[in-house]
Amino acid sequence: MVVGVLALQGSFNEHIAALRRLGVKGVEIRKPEQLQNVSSLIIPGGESTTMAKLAEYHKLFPALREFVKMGKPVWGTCAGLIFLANKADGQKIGGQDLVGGIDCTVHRNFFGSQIQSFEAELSVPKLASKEGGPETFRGVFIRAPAVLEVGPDVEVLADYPVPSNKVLYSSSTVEIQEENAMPEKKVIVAVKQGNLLGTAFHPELTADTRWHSYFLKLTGEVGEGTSSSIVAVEGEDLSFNQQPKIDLPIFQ
Ligand SMILES: NC(=O)CC[C@H](N)C(=O)O
Repeated sequence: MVVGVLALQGSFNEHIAALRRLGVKGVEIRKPEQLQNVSSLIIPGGESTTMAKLAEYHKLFPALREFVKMGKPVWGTCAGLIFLANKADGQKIGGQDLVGGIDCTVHRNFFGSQIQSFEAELSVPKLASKEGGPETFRGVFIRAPAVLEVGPDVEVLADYPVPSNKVLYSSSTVEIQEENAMPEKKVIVAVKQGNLLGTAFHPELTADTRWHSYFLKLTGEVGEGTSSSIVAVEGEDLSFNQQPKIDLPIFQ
């Protein structure tokens, strides 16, 4: 199994390293024809407008849309989630192209600007039931988007409580001082529709490889390989369970 990682900009090296920790080869994708050699694709986090401009320059959009249409597994993290959404709010002037595929609306910078980046323990019961391990996952949110609306075919895999006095305006969340603030409201931060997966946070920046392992299993679902076809990277340990459990963001 060879997993493509869109390598125009952003955290593609970190995804390739996470795959390597699972004994899977990740290859950098920069040209449309390279997509023919991979069975699944990760679109990393970074900056979605810049990434879209580069994708446009390299004429990647038609091939990416075709890849999605063929039902091949694609996982978008952060900016990658924005790419996979059918609709994105809070775009820069002039907008940006999206690949689409997940029937949802995202807000590009829902949680605010770079300095409002944060980490939080997310409740991930569905991930834990498939992959084992703790019921929570450490979410690294870097100028992160959130999913505002989902269609009926979208499965919500994680959400995150935000105080409801954070009201969404056109480009970011803006705090309003109100005496009687309403209770917390949950925003969606991980979704799945068929073989498309989207996370608003960055699992590749943690040592917990369960989202990567979960994604790799989607390839099995489309019958293009099973876990036994995982290509071992020489000298690497194949077992997730034997990986050291460090819950701090780490790049190995
Ligand atoms: N860490 C990220 O990928 C941030 C994404 C960013 N909000 C964007 O619009 O692209």
